[in-house]
Amino acid sequence: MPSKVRRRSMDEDPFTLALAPPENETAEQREMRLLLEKEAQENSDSIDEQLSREKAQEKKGPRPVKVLLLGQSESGKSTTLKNFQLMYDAKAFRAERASWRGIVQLNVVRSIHVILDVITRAQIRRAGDEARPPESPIVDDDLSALKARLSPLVRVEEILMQRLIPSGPDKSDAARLAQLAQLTNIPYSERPRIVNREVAVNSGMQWKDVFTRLVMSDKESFDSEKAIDWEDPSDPGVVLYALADDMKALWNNQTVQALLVRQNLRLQEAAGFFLDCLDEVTSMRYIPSDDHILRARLKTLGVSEHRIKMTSGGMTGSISRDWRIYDVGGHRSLRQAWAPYFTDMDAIIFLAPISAFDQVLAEEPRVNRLADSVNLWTTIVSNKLLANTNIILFLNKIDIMKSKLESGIQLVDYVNSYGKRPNDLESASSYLRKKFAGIQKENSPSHRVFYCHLTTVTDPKSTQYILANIKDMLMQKYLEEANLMV
Ligand SMILES: Nc1nc2c(ncn2[C@@H]2O[C@H](COP(=O)(O)OP(=O)(O)OP(=O)(O)O)[C@@H](O)[C@H]2O)c(=O)[nH]1
Ligand SMILES: [Mg+2]
Repeated sequence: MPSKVRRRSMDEDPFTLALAPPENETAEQREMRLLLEKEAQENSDSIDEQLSREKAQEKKGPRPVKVLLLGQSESGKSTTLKNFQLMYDAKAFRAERASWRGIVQLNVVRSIHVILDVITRAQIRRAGDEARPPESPIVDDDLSALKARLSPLVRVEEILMQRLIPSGPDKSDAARLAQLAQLTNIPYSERPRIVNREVAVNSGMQWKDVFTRLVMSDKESFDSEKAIDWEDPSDPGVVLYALADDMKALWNNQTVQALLVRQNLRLQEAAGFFLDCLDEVTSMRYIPSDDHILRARLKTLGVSEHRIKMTSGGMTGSISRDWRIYDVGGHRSLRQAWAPYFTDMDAIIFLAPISAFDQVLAEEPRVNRLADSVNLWTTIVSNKLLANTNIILFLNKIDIMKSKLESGIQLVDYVNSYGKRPNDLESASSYLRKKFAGIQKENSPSHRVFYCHLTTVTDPKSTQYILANIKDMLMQKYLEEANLMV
């Protein structure tokens, strides 16, 4: 007599059992089930076909051009990437205006906080026993009152930072604060005491989405103007607008300027400086211009891949290629993450901000920034894994270099070997260009073609032809390798 209990055979795993039709299925139910199964199978087949078509296409089609951006922190890597995006994918670049608005606002608030901290230190010095040099600027009652009126900016900074961090219902306060600490690299509890705090973002974080998700649900209609809820009373722009006059008064205050000079703080040359256009950035309906997006400072943590579809010009006709540009964090503690990307790159763009010759690394105050760039450059050009990789050197921040030299800061005071050469941009840049070229020649494992450009990557006009040349040069190399050129 057959048993009513189905025996489990060897090939009946739990999934087969779970998917087995019910034992008491009616004829109608069976018909419906078979119909649904047929549909599901057809769907699955078509996805499989699509995937294998894409795979075959990838094998036949051109490999994407891969470019790695390298250089110390604040050398201009992310700015170069933005410049590429502006030039070759302007629509996507401009669609992110609403997200960059928050970063510009954070940059403004940070600059103001640097000034407020300078005032606080002057007040503390005055109150303490420390003997004050007679010429030391005095913080008067008006300036103290101005400082007090700007205190709501602490809250604005917090709101902007919180928006930058993905938050969810499961996030405890502790977790949120830990993330804040990660963003700034500084424990949150200590942040009010720290002058040199920096806004940073982990490449894994979808920070742009976070900003836009606050106001947008329909990504299709994404447009900078529409992506901002202008009526939102908690928008940081409302407070910035209300405090605009006080911020301007602070920046233009003679005592403040004197204190900054005394402390050797050249804010105009610092990353993310917007105090020269406060009218614009604090206006009620402020949307960052292309220029403001390029100047906005957001430190990179980790490595991020950016895809750009480019159409080649010049000799190669109109062949479009996918480009993958890899942007890395340049802070010393993040450099070990670069190596895995060395084996597969068509080119490296190395940025050395030569204007930093009189500065030290934020993460290692004993190390001169130019010396760090030179060491890093030596390590990169001598790396065997990169022996056959095109390297393009950008001696960057030429605009700042020019104004620094013109203001009387002497290159020879920091680079002894510069000797008695004139302290002007032409002589200085040509000297440094030769030094970097010499290191490349001496240390490269084998001969390689080497390109060097003097750049100001915040200025799309000055980089336009450079980036276009690089694009053509890489495309030609790539096509030669792919045997597509005779
Ligand atoms: N004036 C001027 N500013 C520049 C130039 N290049 C970059 N900057 C500014 O310098 C700051 C730092 O540039 P980023 O591109 O963020 O530097 P990064 O190399 O990506 O730095 P990390 O992400 O920390 O590794 C930004 O505020 C830029 O706008 C330049 O040529 N001239
Ligand atoms: Mg960066």
